[in-house]
Amino acid sequence: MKLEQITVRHMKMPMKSPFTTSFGTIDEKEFLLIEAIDQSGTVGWGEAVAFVAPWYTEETLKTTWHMLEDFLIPILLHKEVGHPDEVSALFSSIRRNGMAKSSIEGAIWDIYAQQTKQSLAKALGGHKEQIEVGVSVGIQSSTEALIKLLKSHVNKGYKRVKVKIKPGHDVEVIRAIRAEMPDLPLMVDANSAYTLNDMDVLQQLDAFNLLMIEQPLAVDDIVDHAKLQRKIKTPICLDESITSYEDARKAIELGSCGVINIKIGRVGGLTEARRIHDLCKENKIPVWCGGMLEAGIGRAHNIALTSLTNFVLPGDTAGSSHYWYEDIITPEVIVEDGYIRVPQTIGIGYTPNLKVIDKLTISRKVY
Ligand SMILES: O=C(O)CCC(=O)C1=CC=C[C@@H](O)[C@@H]1C(=O)O
Ligand SMILES: [Mg+2]
Repeated sequence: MKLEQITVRHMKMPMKSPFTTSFGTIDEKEFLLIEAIDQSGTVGWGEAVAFVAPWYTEETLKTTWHMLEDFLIPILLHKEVGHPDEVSALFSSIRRNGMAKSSIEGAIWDIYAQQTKQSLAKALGGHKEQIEVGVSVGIQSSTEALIKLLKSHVNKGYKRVKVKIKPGHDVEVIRAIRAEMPDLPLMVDANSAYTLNDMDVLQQLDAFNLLMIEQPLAVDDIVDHAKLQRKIKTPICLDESITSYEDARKAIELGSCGVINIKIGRVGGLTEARRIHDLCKENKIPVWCGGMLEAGIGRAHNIALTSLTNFVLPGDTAGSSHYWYEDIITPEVIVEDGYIRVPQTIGIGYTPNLKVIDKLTISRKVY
């Protein structure tokens, strides 16, 4: 394939309820949507998942647009690409910026799946017909409100819940949840809010039979995580620390984690995500697919990736209606009894809803 035209849209989607982390609240999701067309007219879609501010990792909506416009699109336009796996080599002169790279690589995977007449899941080597999903819950106004919300998610069938913790909002909150819901498949995500000086708190969390503790220590650390993992039995799950196959290899070698959360954008695309999946499988490290509050295109890519065999833990890919009044794809992503059916039709298996996309576009540029 040869990309002949790429449209980048700046989207703004209102959220049903705000998502609060230790860094602030998002009540509308702004992101970039990529529409790529090749010489035969096949259209592929990708989503740049970076937030407006760099509180999760260093990328932002504006840095992803800058990378796309000034570096990545010029490399790809009119260039012959035989297989999406070639894109990472083409981008190898550009350091990091995984979310920018991933957005356009995703569109190329979509075109490739359509042209080889298979679902994106099959194109990636995935065989599952359905995937198990959980839900991530932001910080709530009170522990009572949090417990009420967790119960409503469990009643909807979600297979596990993840709650956010930060210093001062940790052991007592989890103790209260456990008192009411002792068997709930529960995990916590700290988004790097702790250091080894907090060992006491982290060891107390070990008593609550948590599925895992996600990213307790620094975003760029794997050494201290290895020290911590030796002191607690709950598996550590790395999120922010893993930006590539090489990061994963080193973390596994050091014993820094028992689980890895793979986010397609954070690791630079589907090809790298699959390599990390395969590496983890060889090393018996279970993985799950994280989320970035994606709209429908990103959600569809997450579902396809999760169809690979070593995604053995429920991911954060909730149904479209969890966040959105109206998603940008038809049909929307539906969760039934904690499962999403993996589309078996050609391509991503969902159709971009251009009416909704146009309504939510605040600006666009064609390259
Ligand atoms: O997409 C989802 O539903 C999960 C969102 C989620 O938990 C996160 C998204 C982005 C940053 C964090 O707050 C958190 C995470 O770290 O996984
Ligand atoms: Mg996380």
